Amino acid sequence: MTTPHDAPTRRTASPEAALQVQDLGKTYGAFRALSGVSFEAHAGEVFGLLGPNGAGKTTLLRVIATLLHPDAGHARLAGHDVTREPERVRALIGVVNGGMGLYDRLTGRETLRYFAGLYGMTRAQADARIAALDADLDLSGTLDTRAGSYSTGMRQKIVIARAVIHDPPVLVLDEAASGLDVLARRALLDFVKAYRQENRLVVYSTHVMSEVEEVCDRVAVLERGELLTVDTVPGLLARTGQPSLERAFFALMQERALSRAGRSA
Ligand SMILES: Nc1ncnc2c1ncn2[C@@H]1O[C@H](COP(=O)(O)OP(=O)(O)OP(=O)(O)O)[C@@H](O)[C@H]1O
Repeated sequence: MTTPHDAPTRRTASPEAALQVQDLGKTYGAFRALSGVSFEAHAGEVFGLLGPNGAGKTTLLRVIATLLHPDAGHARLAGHDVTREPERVRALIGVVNGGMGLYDRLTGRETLRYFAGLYGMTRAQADARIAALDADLDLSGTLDTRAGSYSTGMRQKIVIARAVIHDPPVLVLDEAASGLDVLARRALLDFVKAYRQENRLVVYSTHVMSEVEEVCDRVAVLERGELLTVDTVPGLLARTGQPSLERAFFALMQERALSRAGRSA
């Protein structure tokens, strides 16, 4: 198993880039997608979200990203309530989800300058940031080419660069590596590991256990809208007595199914 990488170098208790989720609930009509979810994620860590299909991961991330209103509880980003202060929160967060929507007629540079402008950045600030992101993500081949001709990996690089153009202290990735080839996935994982270094938080949702093992400092396990546990990967292995995260995850799901069966018997 790949062990979690080096500890973050500059973790502090600073609330500026932390995420606090308290008793969060969300229903779609009569269906309860999230119920009583509480956790804290800290600046300087990659915080994983793991759960089977329909567990509520995307719903949780959409609430955090101010795209959905919760019906119960709170989520706060750097102390700002996602429901009451959505504008403040949006300035502090970058989001990469399944959609890779880009304007096909714009080059990568035009796309990034456009989004930088939306965040109130000057052209000089935008260009300096684009140069920095080019160094971090290797945007060569994308900056001066129209998005319509991009490969999936090229699209994803510009989507990620777009999400962090304003250098947000919190980056949320929902299944961001799906569909990427080995090289593009490697570039993404390296970027995620580097991003948390400057006291930033990355929330990383995936189905892929090896990604969690490699990049996540801690992981929250969701099932049917409820939070089962938050732990490190070694902590989950120790707790379940399993040799791999996949087996540990399976054991947690089985335990949960047994407890549900016991309750309904
Ligand atoms: N707009 C919606 N209307 C009704 N139900 C929804 C809506 N969005 C999600 N759901 C339901 O809420 C539950 C949680 O969905 P969500 O997408 O948050 O889970 P997930 O953990 O991200 O799943 P996956 O891993 O399959 O992407 C699912 O049962 C889903 O069918």
